[in-house]
Amino acid sequence: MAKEIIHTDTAPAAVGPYSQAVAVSGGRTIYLSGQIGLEPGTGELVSENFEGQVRQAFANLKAVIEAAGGTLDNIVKLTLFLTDLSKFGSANAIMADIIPQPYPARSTIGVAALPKGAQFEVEAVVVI
Ligand SMILES: C=C(N)C(=O)O
Repeated sequence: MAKEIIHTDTAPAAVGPYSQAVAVSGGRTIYLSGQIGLEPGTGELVSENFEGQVRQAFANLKAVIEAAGGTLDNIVKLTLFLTDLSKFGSANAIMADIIPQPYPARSTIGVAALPKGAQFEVEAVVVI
């Protein structure tokens, strides 16, 4: 199976031993690594604010999808990770503002902590 590594400088560099995304099936199916609210330029969290982190994480996700030749419409599955599930409603509202309908499949998971002290992480599977 041929794997194509997707990389863009418009999304943050990986903070560990992984690629921003890996495409298979001739580039049609793309598995995206989790994105947190890091600014691509600095590699630091954009804000301590939950909404700011969520919006930046989705912006990073979009940048990687576009680097792979897709759009937000091509997302088939999202996984959200929240360190505070009381922010579930807020995450839903922000996501609905960013992600076009019909919405992708999704799982949301409460976690004890995330890399870099982030409050939110999102990962995706995209099919073009
Ligand atoms: C931020 C990540 N995706 C990670 O550490 O795996």
